[in-house]
Amino acid sequence: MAAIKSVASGLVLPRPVTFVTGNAKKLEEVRAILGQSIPFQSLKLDLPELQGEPEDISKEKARLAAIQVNGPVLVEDTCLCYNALKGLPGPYIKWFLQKIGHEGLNNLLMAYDDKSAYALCVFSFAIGPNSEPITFSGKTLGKIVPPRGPNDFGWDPIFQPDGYDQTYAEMSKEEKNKISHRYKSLALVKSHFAEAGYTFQI
Ligand SMILES: O=c1[nH]c(=O)c2ncn([C@@H]3O[C@H](COP(=O)(O)OP(=O)(O)OP(=O)(O)O)[C@@H](O)[C@H]3O)c2[nH]1
Ligand SMILES: [Mg+2]
Repeated sequence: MAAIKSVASGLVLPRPVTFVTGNAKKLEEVRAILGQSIPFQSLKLDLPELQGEPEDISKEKARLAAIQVNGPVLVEDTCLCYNALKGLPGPYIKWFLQKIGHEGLNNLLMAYDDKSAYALCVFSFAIGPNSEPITFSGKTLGKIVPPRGPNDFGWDPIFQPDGYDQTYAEMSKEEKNKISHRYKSLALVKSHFAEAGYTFQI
């Protein structure tokens, strides 16, 4: 079986990395952003999520995933944070989106002039069930706008990154993947893997 060897530490991981997510659109973006840089397989699991700070939620997801997989795992947790609401809905955006939709997510800011927000992606990597996960956070600043563009991924139509006239949804996938919260977080993951010198060994 393929194993991952860390040149720096001499650590050999018994399996390739498994990216655990229940979200097909995340997986699509992670595939596109990572390309061949980090070989990984994916596993569709909707893991239970802790309440609290984004890093703690992501780390706990990684711990649970590593137990399930019994090997090296990557997970991520994504937040949409409104500055006027001191970072909320944050990690609870999934439920806000499901319950109140794009219109409700705009209406939450009706009482505030400040429509600024940021998209935050926190990846966690755990080598196995007994190792402490490491986190990598990527943030893209922007603002909340009435929905524009195709409605095929979450809150993309209502998030307009700073410096752009388009929402995430209006951008091409390639363009979003060059500036997104997910791209920035994965850039740190890639650096970590490069520094640790993980390589596949047959
Ligand atoms: O418009 C979007 N652009 C994005 O780039 C993006 N990334 C995630 N999301 C959505 O935000 C919530 C995060 O919750 P989340 O991190 O717990 O994800 P999830 O439960 O869907 O998957 P996972 O936890 O199994 O990985 C979920 O509703 C996701 O669909 C996005 N929406
Ligand atoms: Mg989730």
